[in-house]
Amino acid sequence: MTNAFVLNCINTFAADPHHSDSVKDHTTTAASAGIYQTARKFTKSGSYNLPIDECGVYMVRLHFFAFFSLLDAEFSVSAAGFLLLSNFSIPRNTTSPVIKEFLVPVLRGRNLEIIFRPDSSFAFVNAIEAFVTPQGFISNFNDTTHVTSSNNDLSSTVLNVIHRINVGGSDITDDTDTMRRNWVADDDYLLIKRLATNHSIYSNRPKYDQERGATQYDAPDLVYRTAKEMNSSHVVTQSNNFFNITWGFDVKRNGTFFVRLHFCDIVSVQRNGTVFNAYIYGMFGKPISPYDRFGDFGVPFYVDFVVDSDGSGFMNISIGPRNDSRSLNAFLNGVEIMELINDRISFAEILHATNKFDPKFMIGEGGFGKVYKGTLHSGVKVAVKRSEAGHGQGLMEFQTEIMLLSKIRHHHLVSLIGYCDEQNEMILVYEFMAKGTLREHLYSSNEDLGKSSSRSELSWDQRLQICIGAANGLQYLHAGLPEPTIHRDIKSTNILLDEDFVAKVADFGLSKSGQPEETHIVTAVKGSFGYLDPEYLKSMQLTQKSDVYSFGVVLLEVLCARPAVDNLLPRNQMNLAEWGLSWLKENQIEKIIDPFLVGKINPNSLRKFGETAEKCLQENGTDRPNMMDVLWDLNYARQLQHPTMAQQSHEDSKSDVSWQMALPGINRLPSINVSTSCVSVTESEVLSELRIDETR
Ligand SMILES: Nc1ncnc2c1ncn2[C@@H]1O[C@H](COP(=O)(O)OP(=O)(O)OP(=O)(O)O)[C@@H](O)[C@H]1O
Repeated sequence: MTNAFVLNCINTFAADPHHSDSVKDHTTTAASAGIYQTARKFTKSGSYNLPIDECGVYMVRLHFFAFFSLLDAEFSVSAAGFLLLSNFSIPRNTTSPVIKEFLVPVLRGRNLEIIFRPDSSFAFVNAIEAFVTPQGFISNFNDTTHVTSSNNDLSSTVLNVIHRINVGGSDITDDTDTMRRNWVADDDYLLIKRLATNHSIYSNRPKYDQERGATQYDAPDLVYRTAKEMNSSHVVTQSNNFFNITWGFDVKRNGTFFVRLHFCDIVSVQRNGTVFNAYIYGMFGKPISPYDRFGDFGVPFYVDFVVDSDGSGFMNISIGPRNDSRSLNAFLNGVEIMELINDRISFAEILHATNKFDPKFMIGEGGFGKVYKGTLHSGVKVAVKRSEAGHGQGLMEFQTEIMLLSKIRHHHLVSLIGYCDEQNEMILVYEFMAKGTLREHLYSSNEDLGKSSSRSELSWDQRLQICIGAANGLQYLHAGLPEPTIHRDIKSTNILLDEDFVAKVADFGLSKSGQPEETHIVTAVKGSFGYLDPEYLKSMQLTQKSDVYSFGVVLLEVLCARPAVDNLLPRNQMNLAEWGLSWLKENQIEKIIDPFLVGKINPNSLRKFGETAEKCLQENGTDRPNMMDVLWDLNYARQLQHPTMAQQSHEDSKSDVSWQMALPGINRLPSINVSTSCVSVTESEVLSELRIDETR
């Protein structure tokens, strides 16, 4: 494990020393020994910036011991932009340290920032541990049994550890655990104690199967060397051995939980002897068949679940025999219960973030409703979209957006930070895109009346990078997901720009996922005027090529800096796609480009860009390129703009996984469509550069 930090918080790293003090407990009790004798106290927001050289899931452990001068603390803590604790306080009668542990995905950056923010009085912390967990420590989405309505991508979700239980043994303390965890003995959680008995194998080490089973990092040996099994002395006849052993754990009444059950067959006396069921809330049975899995005894493994709480405040976990098992037994070695805390944003948090939907914070309005700028408790800036009746889009779009975006993260897709469906509200919360929409930077339109113009006169290179970024995001939707997805509403207001002008595709409410045979016939045409694929309009057949068409319109908007439809213009100019195509066919596109770009575009770059737009706008979908072709052509147009630019200097090639990965596997050149006489020396040079690059 790398990137390990253990901070004793008295002296270092506080970002704002003016508002934080180191404090010491002078009464020194046994509980306040060592790291708990000192603390850092924050009277205003302060943060620790822990340098990291690896992204991944970090285990963040916060130690709190409220000695006398810290008793009135109430505060929030966030890490890597996720709110971990809010309005947190230590109950006055607590005599031992409180340890809060989280698994935090750090998706980008060179620092793990942990922020402490007083909610009323002040914040404090005694010690912080942070280290990256081994790869695959939290299994990916597909390996987990979902017993829940929401489909959370666990690799981008914060998990808050609620219970960590060693079943059949005693407490395990941090000094004997591979990741300095504490495990608590299970006896106090067992509902009917006489039904279960302890079993242990202290003499033998578990037989770890690093490939298919658990590793020592998933749980220490001690967890797998002890288990609870069914109490056979309780059994009088074979038939009355069909009972379950059940544990009850207190959990939040309304929450979603990640549950990991640890198993290691140390109880069977014959090969292939024990097959049993594990149940959560008594409703869902998962067959556990250790021998089938490994062909051996004593191999540690775990099974993961994601489950919604049932409103009772308790989670029951049971094991019980199956009648197809040779031995009517069942066993369990360990339990971990963690709460998912990434996407349940409360209405109270949203009211706080937007200052109760203060009109001053409103930044736009679309088909779903008004959009507000806000700041979450964690300090993260967000865009809050609040559904309003009469705006055209509603529940369907809300659900589609959540289903799709909660599963994916991509550098060129706007991230959904969370949502709120409390109190009949439908609210979507996104990462805030500081530079707004692409359209705002190209021209002003009726919707901008009354707003100060934000037109920034993007350079040609910036425009190319924006188009490449958006094409990357769209290519990922089309080809990078388990199910191909069609966006259905590509337009310049759905391409947003972050503070560095990095383009991200937004607004997935109309999107459709699935194999073509499931998605291609639609009953209603959806999309935006000026961007709609004419073939789709005629046939009602939806394909990814409809997105390609819309993207072609965006390319012309970028080049000509005018809207897709402008009813104030003469009839032959109203529709940008038709008008632009007529100039492209005449090879005279330079006559209608944005006046700001005149004389600034390399003619080869312009030609390549124009050809790309023209191909996207072909009448028949089959004649249009796919997004990977478009991406290649746009990158090529950018190289033609900077003939000396080496391939590796693409900003995108550094930051974007899909582009990097596409290169080695694809054995072809960009789709070039220029006559030989037009190929200049510069273009040939670029061509050879690309060839060299592909052979790497
Ligand atoms: N993540 C975001 N960051 C910053 N601003 C945003 C964000 N999302 C939306 N906006 C702003 O809110 C406006 C409205 O966005 P919204 O997606 O609701 O509608 P739209 O895409 O413009 O139109 P429609 O919903 O009709 O397709 C955008 O034009 C933009 O100015």
